[in-house]
Amino acid sequence: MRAVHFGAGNIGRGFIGLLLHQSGFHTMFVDVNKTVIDALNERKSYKVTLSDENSEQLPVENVKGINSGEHPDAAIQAIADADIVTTAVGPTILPIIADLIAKGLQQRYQQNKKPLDLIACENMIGGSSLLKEKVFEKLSEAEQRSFEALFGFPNAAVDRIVPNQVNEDVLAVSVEPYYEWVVDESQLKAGKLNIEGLTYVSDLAPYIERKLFTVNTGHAVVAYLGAYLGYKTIKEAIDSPQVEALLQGALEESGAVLVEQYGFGPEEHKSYIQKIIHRFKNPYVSDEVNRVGRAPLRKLGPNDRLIRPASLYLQLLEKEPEHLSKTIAAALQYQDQGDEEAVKLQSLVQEKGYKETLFEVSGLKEGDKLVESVLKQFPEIEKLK
Ligand SMILES: NC(=O)C1=CN([C@@H]2O[C@H](COP(=O)(O)OP(=O)(O)OC[C@H]3O[C@@H](n4cnc5c(N)ncnc54)[C@H](O)[C@@H]3O)[C@@H](O)[C@H]2O)C=CC1
Ligand SMILES: O=P(O)(O)OC[C@H]1O[C@](O)(CO)[C@@H](O)[C@@H]1O
Repeated sequence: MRAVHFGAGNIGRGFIGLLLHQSGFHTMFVDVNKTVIDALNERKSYKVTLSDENSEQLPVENVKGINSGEHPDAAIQAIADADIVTTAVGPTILPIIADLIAKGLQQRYQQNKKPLDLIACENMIGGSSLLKEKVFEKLSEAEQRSFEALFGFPNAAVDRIVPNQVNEDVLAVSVEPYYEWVVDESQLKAGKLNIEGLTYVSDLAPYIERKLFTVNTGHAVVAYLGAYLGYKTIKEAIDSPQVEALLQGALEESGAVLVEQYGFGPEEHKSYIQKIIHRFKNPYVSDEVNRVGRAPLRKLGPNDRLIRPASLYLQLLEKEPEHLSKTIAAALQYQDQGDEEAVKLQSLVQEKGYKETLFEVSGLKEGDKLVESVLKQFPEIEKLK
């Protein structure tokens, strides 16, 4: 079986590539990073280390790479021949790879007309749907009609903490042992594949929202309040009793929304939260606030990990999401000169102030209660310093 995976980065190599190998696939990574692609083609294998007391090393074999900047035609042919296509490139890159994927599907349609599923493994709601929308924008109406029946874009939730890598070996990757990969089976066109560790579900919403609004919300609390208080690593930040209390409070708020919306048992959800906090504290994972807080414009978006649970909390619980609002206030002050979105955020703040910036990035409007709640928390978080 042949897989094509876009993005040979942390999740690509450390999660999706590993599971595909363990399920017998030959994986072709498509990336624009020449160093990584050259190393994949030279060695055709790499190692994943599980970050715990045993540091078990898992081999990943039968892998190759295509540098899509240099050899787009090879990537197009690989899509035409694939049994599955996956991505882990980041939400903002999906529109960029859509052109190549559209050409790959056109070639496939001409050459073999075989059904195919394409799964975006990104931290967002509706990642594969966004990819489909961007791919379909490149097609004629007639192609859209034919491709609709053949090519599925099932949404997915992916959960595994893979920090920035500090290994000398460019391919080696250390990952937390825990993982979860859940795919919406209702959107499949080629049918279920036997991939070890992949769970198909008929309704993805509870899974993706529980994951995004617990793991990613919680991590964002630690990153943005941690950065605000001057911490550099997730470990330093979460070791601070102040940050831990804010994390607990924010996850109780997003948890109340999840329990209300999806009917998770309150006790079951409490233990899910504790499991996630335990994962954040894994002493064998060395992670930075700058990685977890990266791309703050995206993370302050209307459907992302902060604004959506905070808005729903106000709407469903009719109470102020004090801890989420504190995190949003800290996120609006987040600075990282090496992060394009953080630089843009701060230039927006300079130009327009916090309130207008919040409107612009989050889609909130004058009169939305969340705006008031966030602005109220600016002086409150200052007292934490
Ligand atoms: N790192 C983590 O713990 C987790 C990350 N995710 C999600 O996985 C996705 C990837 O994240 P990471 O692997 O951490 O990032 P990463 O930065 O390690 O990997 C992204 C890869 O995409 C490649 N890329 C960029 N532009 C490209 C293009 N035009 N064509 C092909 N490849 C391109 C980059 O060169 C890089 O190798 C993101 O959506 C992230 O939110 C999801 C769960 C966990
Ligand atoms: O990958 P993103 O969306 O930039 O956010 C970083 C997040 O990804 C994760 O690595 C894993 O879900 C979390 O650690 C963190 O919440």
